[in-house]
Amino acid sequence: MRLILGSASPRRKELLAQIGLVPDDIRAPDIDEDPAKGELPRPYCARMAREKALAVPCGADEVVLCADTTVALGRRILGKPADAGEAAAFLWALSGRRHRVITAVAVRQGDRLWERVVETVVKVKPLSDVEVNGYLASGEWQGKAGGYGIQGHFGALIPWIQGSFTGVVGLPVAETAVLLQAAGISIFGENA
Ligand SMILES: Cc1cn([C@H]2C[C@H](O)[C@@H](COP(=O)(O)OP(=O)(O)OP(=O)(O)O)O2)c(=O)[nH]c1=O
Repeated sequence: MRLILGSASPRRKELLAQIGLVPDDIRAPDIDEDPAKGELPRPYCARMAREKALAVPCGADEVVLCADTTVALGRRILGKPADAGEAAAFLWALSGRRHRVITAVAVRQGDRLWERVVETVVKVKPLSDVEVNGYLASGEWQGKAGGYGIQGHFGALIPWIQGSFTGVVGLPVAETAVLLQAAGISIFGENA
């Protein structure tokens, strides 16, 4: 069985490598990522991962892995900021509070689909002007849900999480391993 990573995210490729998997091909999904009116973060995130998995073309001997990471502040979805101004607004909204990072994983082989949603609670310390402006200047906020990356400088501002660190970064490796094994991809050399 060939493994296809349906993601343009370099983080997801690295997290797969962490569990010893190198995709045979990478095919970036192209879907409309706008939330529906009134759509809540968790169902939105699950829908995004599923739609990505359905949008990536694959053959009968191929397993496609897609994921979506969504930052949720209560019922509000914080997507990837369009510019530094929006990133600043997100960071101030997250300052001194807990929020959820939801990552949905979808694995497809033929017309079979395996799905998992993993939620992590993340606490951000009360931020100062210097911290927010310094972080914005780093540019690390670009292309990241909620406008931050826990795996970079922003990690200095996160004293506590409950859940899956790899899920926050974009691919919860334990849950992903279970889905991939169900679809016939071996991780520890076991017979699929
Ligand atoms: C919260 C958080 C998000 N992120 C990233 C992970 C995802 O790449 C991104 C959320 O956007 P996604 O839409 O999940 O993924 P993507 O557009 O980067 O890639 P693709 O759809 O092709 O798979 O935010 C971090 O790297 N660190 C973090 O701490």
